[in-house]
Amino acid sequence: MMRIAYFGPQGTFTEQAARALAPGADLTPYETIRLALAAVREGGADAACIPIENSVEGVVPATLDGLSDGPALVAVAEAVLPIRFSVLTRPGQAEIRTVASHPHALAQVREWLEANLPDATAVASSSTAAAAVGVVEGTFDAAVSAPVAIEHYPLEELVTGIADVDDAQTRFLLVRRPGELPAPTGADRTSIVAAAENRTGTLAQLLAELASRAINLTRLDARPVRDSFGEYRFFIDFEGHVAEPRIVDALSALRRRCQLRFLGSHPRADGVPATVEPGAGNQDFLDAQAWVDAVVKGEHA
Ligand SMILES: O=C(O)C(=O)C[C@]1(C(=O)O)C=C[C@@H](O)C=C1
Repeated sequence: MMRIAYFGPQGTFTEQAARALAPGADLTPYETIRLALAAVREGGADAACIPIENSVEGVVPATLDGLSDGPALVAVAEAVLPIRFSVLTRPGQAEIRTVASHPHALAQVREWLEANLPDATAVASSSTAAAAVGVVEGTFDAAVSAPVAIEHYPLEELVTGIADVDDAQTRFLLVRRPGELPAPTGADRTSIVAAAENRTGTLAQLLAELASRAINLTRLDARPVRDSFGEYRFFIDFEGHVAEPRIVDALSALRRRCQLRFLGSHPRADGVPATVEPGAGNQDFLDAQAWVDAVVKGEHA
């Protein structure tokens, strides 16, 4: 049975994503994203399920840093979940002075908290479910958690279904040690980390390699390299699969310009097919290569 490490404890959105991505798998919660990734790197788990980005609050920095440092891991699948929260308290709790959650979750209900619990202090916890555990233990008075958390902890729902932004969504990844890649589907996402030299125009040149091949970006984030102030790594997601000729061409061009780490090619959860412009499809790249090969062999002029 597949062993999955997930960002826990029990009752996180990430646990729901892990169940959706690997039905019937053996799931083990880890307190931090870093520890879940370490379990895969050290062989204690076959894969890890972690949040990567939220439509309201953006990327999850611990995931980006965890994927770019340490032995390579690659994403093989993704899931997107709608995100609405419950506020959980101990049964009979009258006064709410502290309300805890993962910083990403607090950021998604800031307006609701200001309007409905204006006197409560928001406190960051390691995850939405860790906040629920803290309420059970008496550390906090309320937790902003995934609605499923109520099934795991002896708490009461003050309110459910809250979100400052309707249709908020979080994307989760299933990551493994490098190995066989999922097959291309025509609706894939490829992720890389690019460490470019700090010179004028470097980022623009990297992006131009993708733009000139009509490859559509789906995300671009910068994170500091951490050991040198002012230096950044760029996390670039784009449409397509590394097994496609047009993506091979783009990646080899990028590789000539900078240090790259490949973070995987996998089907998109929304199934949206890659946009391919005239002259920039896989067959166009194959035809062009065949023409050049023929020229080299002296078959064409
Ligand atoms: O999985 C959880 O419940 C988490 O605590 C993580 C996380 C996140 O990091 O974005 C996941 C989804 C929600 O957007 C809020 C929190």
